Amino acid sequence: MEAERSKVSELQANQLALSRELANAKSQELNQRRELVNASDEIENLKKRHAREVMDLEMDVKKRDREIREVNEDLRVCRGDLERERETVSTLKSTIQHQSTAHLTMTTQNGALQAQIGALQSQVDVYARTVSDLTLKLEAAQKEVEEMKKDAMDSEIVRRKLHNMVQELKGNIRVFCRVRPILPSDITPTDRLLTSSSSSHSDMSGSMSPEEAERLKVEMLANMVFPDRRDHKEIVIASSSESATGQERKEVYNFGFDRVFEPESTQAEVFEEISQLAQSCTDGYNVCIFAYGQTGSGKSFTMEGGASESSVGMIPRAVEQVFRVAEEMKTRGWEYKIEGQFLEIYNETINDLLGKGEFDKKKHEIKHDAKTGSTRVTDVNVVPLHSASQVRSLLSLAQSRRSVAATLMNERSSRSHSVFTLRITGVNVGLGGCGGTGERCEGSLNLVDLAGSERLNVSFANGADKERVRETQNINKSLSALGDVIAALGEKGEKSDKHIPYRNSKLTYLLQNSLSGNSKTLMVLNLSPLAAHLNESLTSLRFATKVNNTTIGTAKKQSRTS
Ligand SMILES: Nc1ncnc2c1ncn2[C@@H]1O[C@H](COP(=O)(O)OP(=O)(O)OP(=O)(O)O)[C@@H](O)[C@H]1O
Repeated sequence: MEAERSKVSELQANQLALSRELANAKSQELNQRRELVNASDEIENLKKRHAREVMDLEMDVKKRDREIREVNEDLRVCRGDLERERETVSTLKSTIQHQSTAHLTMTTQNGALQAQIGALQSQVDVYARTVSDLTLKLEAAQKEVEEMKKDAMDSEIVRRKLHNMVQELKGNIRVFCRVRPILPSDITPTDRLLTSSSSSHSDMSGSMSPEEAERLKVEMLANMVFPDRRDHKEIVIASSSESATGQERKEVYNFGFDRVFEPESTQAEVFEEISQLAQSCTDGYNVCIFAYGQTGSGKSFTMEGGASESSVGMIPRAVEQVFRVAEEMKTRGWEYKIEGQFLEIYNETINDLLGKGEFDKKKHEIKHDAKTGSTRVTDVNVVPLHSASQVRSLLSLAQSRRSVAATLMNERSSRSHSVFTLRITGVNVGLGGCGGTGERCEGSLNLVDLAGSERLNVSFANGADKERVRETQNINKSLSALGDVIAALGEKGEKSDKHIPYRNSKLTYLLQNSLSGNSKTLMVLNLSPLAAHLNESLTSLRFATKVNNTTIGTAKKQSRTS
């Protein structure tokens, strides 16, 4: 038992030892397991690190590859550049080759040029001496020019005096006579009835052969002859009428004027004779040009003219002349201010043709300034004028206003007087360094287209057309007032206290300062060439002769020194 017991205890001791060993073995296994886990973790970490390092290496390899490609590309570009540079170098080499040759040539040329410069330099020296000689001469010439300018201004004064003397010798009132040509419109059936009642023409339809028209023309023309082929101062008219005893009575009338213009005369020829007067108004004179004659005799054609260059009338030509002279006079030290107005006198009432609106309803009054000898019409447009073309457009404006009036009142243009006035004020301001004289001159140019001068028609006198009778009476009144004024001015030469009846008509009152002895007057008598108008023509010729026989005193220029 004891043995049993000791054996059990021994076994128990063994079991305890074994349990202890097992526990140790378990703890050892646990440690080993822990170490194993740690070793696995480490292996895992090592793997990860390795993978990262592999990736980094791969990226590095790729980067290197890229860099190699880029370097290769750079290399390729550089090679290309190098190739080009080589080509450039070879081109430059050949250029340098050429340049060296050119340089050599230029060096030779330079040598030649240097020699030429030497020669030219000596020429320049010669020229410099010539220039200094010429400068001296120029200074002397400039001095001479200054003296000549002064002389020119002095001769200008002499010229004005002489010009005026010539005008005086020609007479301060002059008369021209102009016969208009026969017009196609004259050869109408109506005229044929008027002029050739005795002729046996049966065809009154207006269609005729050129021969018949020519024959008719000759029949219609009045017997007018121009015998003075040299001076063109005479017109002779022959008329035949039946005496009380039934016998043919032939009469010849001789008239002499300052100038007679035949039907073929051109506007330019007429103006040539008038142009001197335009010069006078820039010299400070009052100039008045009248167109007188029966309706249709060519007054408006003479004064205003037609649209074509050759048919331009006296007003536009005179205006152009005034502007031209004013421009020329600038070179003689004169400066001009030019203004214009255009009036119409109808039934003793003034109408402003340059006014605003279609029909002038204003009441205009004529005011004279005795001190300055100037005339002003109240409330009329006085337009500053700068060029002849501006005047042309003003004339057409006036023309259109007249035609408006003409349609309102039948044929008004032939039943009213139109007065175009240019006022010219000049001051001598001198030239360049040469001071002016300060002399001032004020002139005016009046271009008057008078109303038709025909006598009162009996059919109107019957009271058939009272307005026409009044118009005609007014026209006759103003035309005879004009004749009376001219006659009185003629007599004034002998009696200085002679009364001049300017106030008898609006026309003479308006033109008072331009009609006085101080002014230059020209009357252009317009005549119709037709036999039918012979009696009117003779009346006009007698009136013009009366005017022509009048001697008006010396014209005075309106000038003063400021
Ligand atoms: N010298 C001329 N050469 C050519 N045609 C002319 C000439 N003179 C006048 N005429 C023409 O004769 C016609 C009548 O002339 P104009 O109208 O000038 O006459 P007028 O005397 O002014 O008449 P009114 O008193 O009616 O105004 C117009 O057709 C005009 O063109």
